[in-house]
Amino acid sequence: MVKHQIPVTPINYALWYTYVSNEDPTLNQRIDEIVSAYGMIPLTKAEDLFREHVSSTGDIETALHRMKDSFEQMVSGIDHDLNATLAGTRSFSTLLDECNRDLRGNTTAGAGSVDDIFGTLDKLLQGSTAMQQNTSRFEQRLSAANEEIRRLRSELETLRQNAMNDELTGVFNRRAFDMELAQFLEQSDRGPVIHLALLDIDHFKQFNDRFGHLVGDRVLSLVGKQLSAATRVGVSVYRYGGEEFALIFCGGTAQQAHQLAETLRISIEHLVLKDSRTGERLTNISASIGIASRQPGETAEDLLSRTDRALYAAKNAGRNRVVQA
Ligand SMILES: Nc1nc2c(ncn2[C@@H]2O[C@H](COP(=O)(O)OP(=O)(O)OP(=O)(O)O)[C@@H](O)[C@H]2O)c(=O)[nH]1
Repeated sequence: MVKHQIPVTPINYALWYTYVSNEDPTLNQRIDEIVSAYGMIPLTKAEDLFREHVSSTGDIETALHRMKDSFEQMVSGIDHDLNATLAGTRSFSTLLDECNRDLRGNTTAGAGSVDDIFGTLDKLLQGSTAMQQNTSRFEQRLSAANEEIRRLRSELETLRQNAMNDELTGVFNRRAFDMELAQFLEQSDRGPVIHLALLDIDHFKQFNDRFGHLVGDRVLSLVGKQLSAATRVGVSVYRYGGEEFALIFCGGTAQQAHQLAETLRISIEHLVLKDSRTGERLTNISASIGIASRQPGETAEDLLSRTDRALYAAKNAGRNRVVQA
Protein backbone atom coordinates (compact mmCIF):
# COMPACT_ATOMS: atom_id res chain seq x y z
CA MET A 1 0.00 0.00 0.00
CA VAL A 2 2.83 2.35 0.86
CA LYS A 3 4.59 1.61 -2.46
CA HIS A 4 1.48 2.73 -4.38
CA GLN A 5 0.79 5.66 -2.01
CA ILE A 6 -2.55 4.15 -1.02
CA PRO A 7 -3.93 5.72 2.16
CA VAL A 8 -4.53 3.16 4.92
CA THR A 9 -8.28 3.55 5.33
CA PRO A 10 -10.53 0.64 6.45
CA ILE A 11 -11.84 0.22 2.89
CA ASN A 12 -8.37 0.25 1.29
CA TYR A 13 -7.11 -2.14 3.94
CA ALA A 14 -9.96 -4.61 3.24
CA LEU A 15 -9.31 -4.32 -0.52
CA TRP A 16 -5.60 -4.81 -0.11
CA TYR A 17 -6.10 -7.80 2.19
CA THR A 18 -8.41 -9.45 -0.38
CA TYR A 19 -5.87 -8.60 -3.10
CA VAL A 20 -2.91 -10.12 -1.26
CA SER A 21 -4.84 -13.24 -0.28
CA ASN A 22 -5.79 -13.62 -3.97
CA GLU A 23 -9.33 -14.68 -3.01
CA ASP A 24 -10.98 -12.93 -5.93
CA PRO A 25 -8.98 -12.88 -9.19
CA THR A 26 -11.45 -10.42 -10.83
CA LEU A 27 -10.86 -7.94 -8.01
CA ASN A 28 -7.09 -8.34 -8.40
CA GLN A 29 -7.38 -7.70 -12.13
CA ARG A 30 -9.44 -4.54 -11.53
CA ILE A 31 -7.03 -3.26 -8.89
CA ASP A 32 -4.13 -3.82 -11.31
CA GLU A 33 -6.00 -1.90 -14.04
CA ILE A 34 -6.75 0.99 -11.70
CA VAL A 35 -3.22 1.21 -10.31
CA SER A 36 -1.79 1.12 -13.82
CA ALA A 37 -4.17 3.89 -15.02
CA TYR A 38 -3.85 6.22 -12.02
CA GLY A 39 -0.64 5.10 -10.30
CA MET A 40 -2.77 4.78 -7.13
CA ILE A 41 -6.33 3.90 -6.11
CA PRO A 42 -8.58 7.00 -6.16
CA LEU A 43 -11.07 7.20 -3.28
CA THR A 44 -14.22 6.70 -5.33
CA LYS A 45 -12.75 3.74 -7.23
CA ALA A 46 -11.88 2.12 -3.89
CA GLU A 47 -15.46 2.69 -2.73
CA ASP A 48 -16.83 1.09 -5.93
CA LEU A 49 -14.49 -1.91 -5.67
CA PHE A 50 -15.39 -2.40 -2.02
CA ARG A 51 -19.11 -2.45 -2.80
CA GLU A 52 -18.75 -4.73 -5.80
CA HIS A 53 -16.22 -7.23 -4.45
CA VAL A 54 -15.98 -7.12 -0.67
CA SER A 55 -19.28 -6.04 0.82
CA SER A 56 -22.38 -5.10 -1.16
CA THR A 57 -23.37 -2.97 1.79
CA GLY A 58 -20.71 -0.29 2.18
CA ASP A 59 -19.45 1.01 5.49
CA ILE A 60 -22.36 3.41 5.79
CA GLU A 61 -25.05 0.81 5.15
CA THR A 62 -23.46 -1.51 7.70
CA ALA A 63 -23.49 1.30 10.24
CA LEU A 64 -27.12 2.11 9.39
CA HIS A 65 -28.12 -1.53 9.91
CA ARG A 66 -26.34 -1.48 13.26
CA MET A 67 -28.19 1.71 14.23
CA LYS A 68 -31.52 0.25 13.13
CA ASP A 69 -30.93 -2.87 15.30
CA SER A 70 -30.00 -0.72 18.26
CA PHE A 71 -33.10 1.44 17.76
CA GLU A 72 -35.39 -1.60 17.49
CA GLN A 73 -33.94 -3.04 20.70
CA MET A 74 -34.51 0.25 22.48
CA VAL A 75 -38.12 0.56 21.29
CA SER A 76 -38.95 -3.01 22.28
CA GLY A 77 -37.36 -2.43 25.74
CA ILE A 78 -39.47 0.70 26.27
CA ASP A 79 -42.58 -1.11 25.05
CA HIS A 80 -41.97 -3.97 27.48
CA ASP A 81 -41.41 -1.65 30.47
CA LEU A 82 -44.36 0.54 29.51
CA ASN A 83 -46.65 -2.50 29.46
CA ALA A 84 -45.27 -3.65 32.83
CA THR A 85 -45.81 -0.14 34.24
CA LEU A 86 -49.35 0.04 32.85
CA ALA A 87 -50.16 -3.40 34.30
CA GLY A 88 -48.70 -2.21 37.64
CA THR A 89 -50.79 0.99 37.45
CA ARG A 90 -53.95 -1.01 36.77
CA SER A 91 -53.37 -3.36 39.70
CA PHE A 92 -52.52 -0.39 41.93
CA SER A 93 -55.78 1.26 40.92
CA THR A 94 -57.67 -1.95 41.78
CA LEU A 95 -55.88 -2.03 45.13
CA LEU A 96 -56.89 1.58 45.82
CA ASP A 97 -60.55 0.70 45.15
CA GLU A 98 -60.25 -2.33 47.43
CA CYS A 99 -58.68 -0.31 50.25
CA ASN A 100 -61.31 2.38 49.81
CA ARG A 101 -64.05 -0.21 50.09
CA ASP A 102 -62.38 -1.76 53.18
CA LEU A 103 -62.08 1.59 54.94
CA ARG A 104 -65.67 2.64 54.10
CA GLY A 105 -66.92 -0.80 55.25
CA ASN A 106 -65.08 -0.35 58.51
CA THR A 107 -66.44 3.13 59.16
CA THR A 108 -70.08 2.45 58.11
CA ALA A 109 -70.20 -0.75 60.15
CA GLY A 110 -69.01 1.20 63.16
CA ALA A 111 -65.55 2.34 64.10
CA GLY A 112 -63.91 -0.83 62.67
CA SER A 113 -61.01 -2.47 64.40
CA VAL A 114 -57.67 -0.71 64.53
CA ASP A 115 -56.05 -3.92 63.29
CA ASP A 116 -58.31 -3.92 60.23
CA ILE A 117 -57.34 -0.34 59.44
CA PHE A 118 -53.66 -1.17 60.00
CA GLY A 119 -54.09 -4.15 57.65
CA THR A 120 -55.59 -1.94 54.95
CA LEU A 121 -52.84 0.68 55.38
CA ASP A 122 -50.12 -2.00 55.14
CA LYS A 123 -51.68 -3.31 51.93
CA LEU A 124 -51.74 0.25 50.61
CA LEU A 125 -48.11 0.82 51.61
CA GLN A 126 -46.96 -2.37 49.85
CA GLY A 127 -48.90 -1.46 46.73
CA SER A 128 -47.56 2.08 46.58
CA THR A 129 -43.95 0.90 47.15
CA ALA A 130 -44.31 -1.57 44.27
CA MET A 131 -45.83 1.18 42.13
CA GLN A 132 -42.98 3.55 42.98
CA GLN A 133 -40.39 0.90 42.03
CA ASN A 134 -42.25 0.24 38.84
CA THR A 135 -42.35 3.88 37.76
CA SER A 136 -38.77 4.51 38.80
CA ARG A 137 -37.65 1.55 36.61
CA PHE A 138 -39.60 3.10 33.74
CA GLU A 139 -38.09 6.53 34.38
CA GLN A 140 -34.61 4.99 34.31
CA ARG A 141 -35.47 3.22 31.05
CA LEU A 142 -36.68 6.49 29.51
CA SER A 143 -33.61 8.38 30.59
CA ALA A 144 -31.37 5.60 29.15
CA ALA A 145 -33.42 5.81 25.95
CA ASN A 146 -32.87 9.58 25.79
CA GLU A 147 -29.12 9.01 26.08
CA GLU A 148 -29.26 6.36 23.36
CA ILE A 149 -31.30 8.61 21.04
CA ARG A 150 -28.76 11.41 21.48
CA ARG A 151 -25.92 8.97 20.72
CA LEU A 152 -27.69 7.64 17.60
CA ARG A 153 -28.34 11.20 16.37
CA SER A 154 -24.71 12.15 16.67
CA GLU A 155 -23.63 8.87 14.97
CA LEU A 156 -26.07 9.64 12.14
CA GLU A 157 -24.66 13.16 11.81
CA THR A 158 -21.12 11.75 11.54
CA LEU A 159 -22.31 9.27 8.90
CA ARG A 160 -23.93 12.08 6.94
CA GLN A 161 -20.75 14.13 7.07
CA ASN A 162 -18.65 11.15 5.93
CA ALA A 163 -20.98 10.10 3.12
CA MET A 164 -19.51 10.23 -0.37
CA ASN A 165 -22.66 9.50 -2.37
CA ASP A 166 -25.32 11.91 -3.53
CA GLU A 167 -28.64 10.25 -2.69
CA LEU A 168 -30.71 11.92 -5.40
CA THR A 169 -28.49 11.26 -8.41
CA GLY A 170 -26.56 8.16 -7.27
CA VAL A 171 -23.20 9.67 -8.28
CA PHE A 172 -20.45 10.72 -5.87
CA ASN A 173 -21.00 14.01 -4.02
CA ARG A 174 -19.10 17.28 -3.72
CA ARG A 175 -17.19 16.05 -0.69
CA ALA A 176 -15.88 13.06 -2.68
CA PHE A 177 -15.01 15.41 -5.55
CA ASP A 178 -13.01 17.78 -3.35
CA MET A 179 -11.13 14.94 -1.68
CA GLU A 180 -10.45 13.10 -4.92
CA LEU A 181 -9.30 16.17 -6.83
CA ALA A 182 -6.89 16.87 -3.96
CA GLN A 183 -5.73 13.25 -4.14
CA PHE A 184 -5.04 13.60 -7.88
CA LEU A 185 -3.21 16.88 -7.42
CA GLU A 186 -1.16 15.43 -4.60
CA GLN A 187 0.35 13.11 -7.15
CA SER A 188 1.30 16.42 -8.73
CA ASP A 189 3.17 15.94 -11.96
CA ARG A 190 4.11 12.28 -11.47
CA GLY A 191 0.67 10.91 -12.36
CA PRO A 192 -1.26 10.96 -15.64
CA VAL A 193 -2.71 14.30 -16.79
CA ILE A 194 -6.23 14.99 -15.60
CA HIS A 195 -9.02 16.78 -17.43
CA LEU A 196 -11.82 18.42 -15.50
CA ALA A 197 -15.31 18.93 -16.91
CA LEU A 198 -18.16 20.90 -15.32
CA LEU A 199 -21.59 20.09 -16.71
CA ASP A 200 -24.62 22.28 -16.05
CA ILE A 201 -28.17 21.35 -17.09
CA ASP A 202 -29.59 24.04 -19.39
CA HIS A 203 -32.50 26.18 -18.20
CA PHE A 204 -32.92 23.89 -15.23
CA LYS A 205 -34.99 26.42 -13.31
CA GLN A 206 -37.70 26.02 -15.95
CA PHE A 207 -38.18 22.32 -15.06
CA ASN A 208 -38.99 23.35 -11.51
CA ASP A 209 -41.11 26.32 -12.58
CA ARG A 210 -43.11 24.51 -15.28
CA PHE A 211 -43.49 21.02 -13.82
CA GLY A 212 -42.68 21.34 -10.12
CA HIS A 213 -39.70 20.56 -7.91
CA LEU A 214 -40.25 16.78 -7.99
CA VAL A 215 -39.93 16.75 -11.77
CA GLY A 216 -36.78 18.87 -11.38
CA ASP A 217 -35.45 16.16 -9.07
CA ARG A 218 -36.33 13.50 -11.66
CA VAL A 219 -34.33 15.38 -14.30
CA LEU A 220 -31.32 15.44 -11.96
CA SER A 221 -31.69 11.75 -11.29
CA LEU A 222 -32.00 10.94 -15.04
CA VAL A 223 -28.88 12.95 -15.88
CA GLY A 224 -27.05 11.35 -12.92
CA LYS A 225 -27.87 7.86 -14.24
CA GLN A 226 -26.82 8.80 -17.76
CA LEU A 227 -23.46 10.10 -16.51
CA SER A 228 -22.97 7.14 -14.14
CA ALA A 229 -23.12 4.84 -17.14
CA ALA A 230 -19.92 6.54 -18.36
CA THR A 231 -18.07 5.75 -15.11
CA ARG A 232 -15.11 3.43 -15.69
CA VAL A 233 -11.38 3.31 -15.05
CA GLY A 234 -10.20 6.82 -15.94
CA VAL A 235 -13.62 8.48 -15.59
CA SER A 236 -15.27 9.63 -12.34
CA VAL A 237 -18.58 11.46 -11.97
CA TYR A 238 -19.75 13.67 -9.10
CA ARG A 239 -22.64 16.00 -8.32
CA TYR A 240 -20.88 19.33 -7.91
CA GLY A 241 -23.94 21.11 -6.50
CA GLY A 242 -27.52 21.99 -7.53
CA GLU A 243 -27.90 21.17 -11.23
CA GLU A 244 -24.17 20.97 -11.85
CA PHE A 245 -22.04 17.82 -12.23
CA ALA A 246 -18.26 17.44 -12.33
CA LEU A 247 -16.30 14.79 -14.21
CA ILE A 248 -12.64 13.95 -13.90
CA PHE A 249 -11.02 12.21 -16.86
CA CYS A 250 -7.65 10.74 -16.06
CA GLY A 251 -5.07 10.12 -18.80
CA GLY A 252 -5.47 10.56 -22.54
CA THR A 253 -5.21 13.74 -24.58
CA ALA A 254 -7.25 16.94 -24.29
CA GLN A 255 -8.85 16.04 -27.61
CA GLN A 256 -9.95 12.63 -26.31
CA ALA A 257 -11.39 14.27 -23.18
CA HIS A 258 -13.27 16.75 -25.37
CA GLN A 259 -14.63 13.85 -27.46
CA LEU A 260 -15.82 12.04 -24.33
CA ALA A 261 -17.53 15.20 -23.05
CA GLU A 262 -19.19 15.61 -26.45
CA THR A 263 -20.46 11.98 -26.32
CA LEU A 264 -21.94 12.64 -22.88
CA ARG A 265 -23.57 15.88 -24.04
CA ILE A 266 -25.21 14.02 -26.95
CA SER A 267 -26.41 11.22 -24.67
CA ILE A 268 -28.11 13.82 -22.44
CA GLU A 269 -29.63 15.51 -25.49
CA HIS A 270 -31.29 12.19 -26.30
CA LEU A 271 -32.97 11.98 -22.89
CA VAL A 272 -36.67 12.73 -23.03
CA LEU A 273 -38.68 13.72 -20.00
CA LYS A 274 -42.04 11.96 -19.93
CA ASP A 275 -45.10 12.26 -17.71
CA SER A 276 -44.82 9.21 -15.45
CA ARG A 277 -48.61 8.64 -15.47
CA THR A 278 -49.57 9.27 -19.09
CA GLY A 279 -46.21 8.59 -20.78
CA GLU A 280 -46.71 11.89 -22.62
CA ARG A 281 -43.47 13.52 -23.77
CA LEU A 282 -42.91 16.66 -21.71
CA THR A 283 -39.65 18.12 -22.96
CA ASN A 284 -36.02 17.46 -23.88
CA ILE A 285 -33.02 17.91 -21.66
CA SER A 286 -29.70 19.44 -22.61
CA ALA A 287 -26.52 20.44 -20.84
CA SER A 288 -23.55 22.73 -21.36
CA ILE A 289 -20.03 21.55 -20.56
CA GLY A 290 -16.81 23.42 -19.83
CA ILE A 291 -13.63 21.39 -19.91
CA ALA A 292 -9.99 22.10 -19.04
CA SER A 293 -6.82 20.00 -18.92
CA ARG A 294 -4.66 20.54 -15.89
CA GLN A 295 -1.46 22.45 -16.58
CA PRO A 296 1.70 21.27 -14.76
CA GLY A 297 1.74 22.73 -11.25
CA GLU A 298 -1.78 24.16 -11.51
CA THR A 299 -3.78 24.31 -8.26
CA ALA A 300 -7.29 22.87 -7.86
CA GLU A 301 -8.66 26.39 -7.49
CA ASP A 302 -7.10 27.63 -10.75
CA LEU A 303 -8.15 24.52 -12.65
CA LEU A 304 -11.72 24.89 -11.36
CA SER A 305 -11.85 28.54 -12.25
CA ARG A 306 -10.60 27.90 -15.83
CA THR A 307 -13.16 25.11 -16.24
CA ASP A 308 -15.91 27.31 -14.85
CA ARG A 309 -15.03 30.05 -17.34
CA ALA A 310 -15.26 27.50 -20.17
CA LEU A 311 -18.70 26.45 -18.90
CA TYR A 312 -19.79 30.08 -18.78
CA ALA A 313 -18.60 30.49 -22.39
CA ALA A 314 -20.63 27.39 -23.40
CA LYS A 315 -23.74 28.93 -21.84
CA ASN A 316 -23.09 32.29 -23.49
CA ALA A 317 -22.55 30.73 -26.88
CA GLY A 318 -26.09 29.32 -26.82
CA ARG A 319 -25.91 26.29 -24.44
CA ASN A 320 -26.02 22.56 -25.30
CA ARG A 321 -22.34 22.53 -26.28
CA VAL A 322 -18.84 21.72 -25.04
CA VAL A 323 -16.27 24.48 -24.72
CA GLN A 324 -12.64 23.70 -23.99
CA ALA A 325 -10.52 26.14 -21.97
N1 LIG B 1 -35.60 20.28 -8.14
C1 LIG B 1 -34.41 20.70 -7.72
N2 LIG B 1 -34.00 21.97 -8.03
C2 LIG B 1 -32.78 22.37 -7.62
C3 LIG B 1 -31.94 21.53 -6.87
N3 LIG B 1 -30.78 22.21 -6.61
C4 LIG B 1 -30.90 23.43 -7.19
N4 LIG B 1 -32.10 23.54 -7.81
C5 LIG B 1 -32.64 24.67 -8.56
O1 LIG B 1 -31.92 24.80 -9.76
C6 LIG B 1 -32.11 26.11 -10.26
C7 LIG B 1 -30.84 26.55 -10.96
O2 LIG B 1 -31.17 27.54 -11.79
P1 LIG B 1 -30.12 28.45 -12.58
O3 LIG B 1 -28.73 28.19 -12.07
O4 LIG B 1 -30.64 29.86 -12.51
O5 LIG B 1 -30.16 27.86 -14.01
P2 LIG B 1 -31.01 28.40 -15.26
O6 LIG B 1 -30.89 29.89 -15.32
O7 LIG B 1 -32.38 27.85 -15.21
O8 LIG B 1 -30.29 27.73 -16.44
P3 LIG B 1 -28.90 28.11 -17.12
O9 LIG B 1 -28.82 29.61 -17.27
O10 LIG B 1 -28.95 27.38 -18.40
O11 LIG B 1 -27.84 27.59 -16.16
C8 LIG B 1 -32.51 26.99 -9.10
O12 LIG B 1 -33.82 27.42 -9.28
C9 LIG B 1 -32.44 26.03 -7.89
O13 LIG B 1 -33.49 26.27 -6.98
C10 LIG B 1 -32.41 20.21 -6.52
O14 LIG B 1 -31.74 19.41 -5.86
N5 LIG B 1 -33.63 19.86 -6.98
